Amino acid sequence: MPAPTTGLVSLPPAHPSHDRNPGMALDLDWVASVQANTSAIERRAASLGGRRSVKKEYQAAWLLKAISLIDLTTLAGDDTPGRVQRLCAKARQPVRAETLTALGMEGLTVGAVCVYHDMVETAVRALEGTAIPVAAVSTGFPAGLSPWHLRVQEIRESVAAGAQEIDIVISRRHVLTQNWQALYDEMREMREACGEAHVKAILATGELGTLRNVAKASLICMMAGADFIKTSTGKEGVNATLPVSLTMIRAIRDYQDRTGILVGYKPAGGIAKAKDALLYLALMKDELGHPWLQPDLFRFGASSLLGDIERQLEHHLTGHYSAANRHAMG
Ligand SMILES: O=C[C@H](O)COP(=O)(O)O
Repeated sequence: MPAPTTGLVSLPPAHPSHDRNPGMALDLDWVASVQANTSAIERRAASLGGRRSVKKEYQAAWLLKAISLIDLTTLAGDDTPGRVQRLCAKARQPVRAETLTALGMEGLTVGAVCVYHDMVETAVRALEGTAIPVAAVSTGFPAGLSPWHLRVQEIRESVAAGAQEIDIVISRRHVLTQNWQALYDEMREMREACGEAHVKAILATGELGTLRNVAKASLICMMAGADFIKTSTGKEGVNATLPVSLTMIRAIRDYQDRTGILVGYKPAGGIAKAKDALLYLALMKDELGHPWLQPDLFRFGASSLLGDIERQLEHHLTGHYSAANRHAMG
């Protein structure tokens, strides 16, 4: 079997480090000018869902690429050190060695492991000797309604415990009351508390009411220095959707156009199927280009996506891939 190639994406992933977003002063005029053409966005999103996103012959390679972009996540009240250790073993070796060899790859890992603060030390120990970073959900995840000083302190403790990435949650009320200064100030302070750790701003878009609010919140978090903007905690009633993704991706593009700064994107919550992962990758390539197919600028926040990708890869190797994919990819 030939080594997989997308013809577009070099494998294996390089895990390049990316400059942090320095942010900028809050520009309220820019924020006020932000629009979101909801019906156009929804039309575009609807047109994406129905088509095959990646050519059949490239799908295995793109699925391997998708694995390298997963923040492999466990965020459950019953998490234990044992569960986190097993997750980290999976992060080190996300698919069976035989499968990887048959696909002409070696050394594939996920993008990061994402856990609650209490599990950071366990994950850091379990990933020793690898380049896989640990991401901590801090700042009173998922609601972000703990006392402010405790939210900031949680970031510091997660960094001290070894987290290299911090997924913060914003205060939704600042968006819902259009208090952009408060949103900017809190994001700025959280970013400072992260020190050298990269910061992903979780907008909890399912709780922000409108796509315009999503666009404005995205912009403000980027102005305040977010390295990534992330859709959801996975705990809201509605998590990552295509309309929200288009809105956030275009906010990233506008921010790059105006400032030259590249900000990453992390859809999270409910992304569990290989075909959805392929759709997201095609969307990133179309809307933002190849840099957003690397782990420094794109991640999936997902707890069960890897399992489905593994199944699709096994189908590929056993020759059932085409038929299975015709069904799975619609
Ligand atoms: O940040 C990641 C999400 O919590 C994962 O959500 P999920 O369990 O629906 O994949």
